[in-house]
Amino acid sequence: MPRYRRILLKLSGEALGEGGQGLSWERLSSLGGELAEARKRGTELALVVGGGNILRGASAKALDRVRADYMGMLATFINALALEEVLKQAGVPARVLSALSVEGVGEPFHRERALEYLARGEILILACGTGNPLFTTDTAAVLRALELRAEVLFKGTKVDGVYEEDPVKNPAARKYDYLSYEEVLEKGLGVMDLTAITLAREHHLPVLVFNMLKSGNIVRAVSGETVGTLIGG
Ligand SMILES: Nc1ncnc2c1ncn2[C@@H]1O[C@H](COP(=O)(O)OP(=O)(O)O)[C@@H](O)[C@H]1O
Ligand SMILES: O=c1ccn([C@@H]2O[C@H](COP(=O)(O)OP(=O)(O)O)[C@@H](O)[C@H]2O)c(=O)[nH]1
Repeated sequence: MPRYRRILLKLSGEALGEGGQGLSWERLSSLGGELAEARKRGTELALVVGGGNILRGASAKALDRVRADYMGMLATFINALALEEVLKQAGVPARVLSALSVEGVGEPFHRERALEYLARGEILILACGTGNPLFTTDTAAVLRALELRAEVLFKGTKVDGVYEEDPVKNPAARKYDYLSYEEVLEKGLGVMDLTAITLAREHHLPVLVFNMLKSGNIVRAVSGETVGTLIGG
């Protein structure tokens, strides 16, 4: 029996690129293999993919913010197509469902259809975040996890979990194994944006933050092994 029946897995855009930028085919194909292995264990998987390897709205200071956010959402669409391709190459049925309509290459997100595809064993790749500017793919991941009744949100990122301080800036910072939503908010721990963590708290959605750059970690997390930091309450 798998540890979880249905998981929403958020994949960091930066973790798809070399040095955080662009698309690394090597990384993508090893990710495809891991996701195929995770799916074999019997867990239904919906993925929300980020776009930070191509463009983050808040960082594109020269552009109008809303315009930049639409560009950021389209960046997630490019990543989603790449993921769909590597999953198909790994022999897994996969499908892109998008919050913004990009006719000809992706289906619009529709909750009831998404639930049917998941029940059929397809891995869903949910592109373009929430479809609205001024949000993040972390918030989209919480939203979709709740809509699709996932038991847990896995946030795959570039660090091993949630620390007292950003471990990139302070390598001596200590990692937490478990945190309540309140602790994340009170301590101002920057691993997820406030909107995302607040929405998760309101609906009691557990969030597991773990390092997706470490090979095998996705399968470990899906199998219920202890990795990363669990946020709950
Ligand atoms: N307290 C903290 N614990 C862990 N990571 C933190 C913390 N504060 C800031 N970070 C930073 O947050 C980053 C992950 O957040 P985010 O920008 O959402 O990345 P991504 O969506 O690409 O995974 C980590 O790479 C880490 O450098
Ligand atoms: O619902 C959403 C999700 C994403 N974005 C834009 O898409 C970019 C890429 O997403 P994110 O930064 O969350 O990617 P990640 O950090 O996970 O790679 C964001 O910076 C935003 O500009 C948005 O406008 N609305």
